[in-house]
Amino acid sequence: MTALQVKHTQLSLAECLADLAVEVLIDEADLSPKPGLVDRRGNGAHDDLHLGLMHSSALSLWPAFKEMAEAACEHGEVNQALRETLGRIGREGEVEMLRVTGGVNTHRGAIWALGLLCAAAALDDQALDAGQVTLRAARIAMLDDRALPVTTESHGQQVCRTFGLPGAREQAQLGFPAIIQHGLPQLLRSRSERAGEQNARLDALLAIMSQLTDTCVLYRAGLSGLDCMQGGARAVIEAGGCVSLEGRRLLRDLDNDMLRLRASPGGAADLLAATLFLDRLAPALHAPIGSV
Ligand SMILES: CC(C)(COP(=O)(O)OP(=O)(O)OC[C@H]1O[C@@H](n2cnc3c(N)ncnc32)[C@H](O[C@H]2O[C@H](COP(=O)(O)OP(=O)(O)OP(=O)(O)O)[C@@H](O)[C@H]2O)[C@@H]1O)[C@@H](O)C(=O)NCCC(=O)NCCS
Ligand SMILES: Nc1ncnc2[nH]cnc12
Repeated sequence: MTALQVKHTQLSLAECLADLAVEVLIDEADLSPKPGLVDRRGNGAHDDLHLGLMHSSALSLWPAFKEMAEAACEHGEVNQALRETLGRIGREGEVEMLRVTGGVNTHRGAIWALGLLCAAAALDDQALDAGQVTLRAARIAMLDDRALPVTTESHGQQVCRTFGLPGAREQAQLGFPAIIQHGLPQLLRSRSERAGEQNARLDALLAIMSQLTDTCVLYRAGLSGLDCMQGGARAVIEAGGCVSLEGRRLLRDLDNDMLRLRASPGGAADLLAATLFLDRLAPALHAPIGSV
């Protein structure tokens, strides 16, 4: 038996899912050049973030993702008790993230999206198609977390109320349309056009940015910032994506615009990580022994 076989046979379903969630967060952080976001080149539109912190934050979330998947296995169905258990684990994960980053919000949206997807995948590991998993995640997200502490309004709540637009909560409740209708199809399309894996991931991010009402961008740069993000991302895709010369030029322009506006599409970045999670889910869990 090889070392790889040992690894595969020893990991539980919840551990495999937590491994995958952390892996896609690290891949998202490393992907470069991303407009306005932390990547291998630098801090993007952030004064308080850097790549090392994104990595530490991602690694700190492994126990939370594992516990969320285990909770789903134990409950065995979508119900109120599961929703509230996930909420408690998610809040504990946020506390650990803030401890590791010294108080910087690196992955709040990712805990939400990937936590729901880990739980949804664990509920039925024989139905791992992206549509099936996001539907189960949406059914969990539709349930109210009655244990949610009453705190001051989050940035997301503030801008959703001000502009009357949907945020992270609604994205999940609708079954992650930004992933299912935009991110994942673009990832597959760019791959099939032989754009190269890094360009295909960048194109998937841009496809998400071209549609998403990202509350991080709305909070920092208002509606004009959101228009700039969506229009700029659409222009890159329409020019032929990141593999094309014109697409690359427009990507650089978009990055400059986002930096000038101090706007960082953190919500879109989380949804790219979630896109990569769904893309790898079935192969990661069903790989024949010895092939992982
Ligand atoms: C339901 C919750 C998601 C809370 O949502 P809400 O909108 O009320 O709260 P926010 O604190 O604003 O967090 C939402 C985060 O989701 C990401 N996001 C933004 N827009 C969207 C969207 N349209 N669709 C999906 N996801 C979206 C985003 O996260 C990323 O950005 C963060 C960094 O942002 P940044 O602007 O740099 O940092 P801030 O400190 O906020 O502001 P500045 O001062 O710097 O400007 C980073 O976290 C990325 O991950 C939003 O931040 C859910 O979180 C919740 O209820 N949690 C409670 C516990 C729970 O149930 N957990 C999950 C169990 S499965
Ligand atoms: N790469 C990144 N840069 C800034 N904020 C983020 N939130 C999630 N991923 C991010």
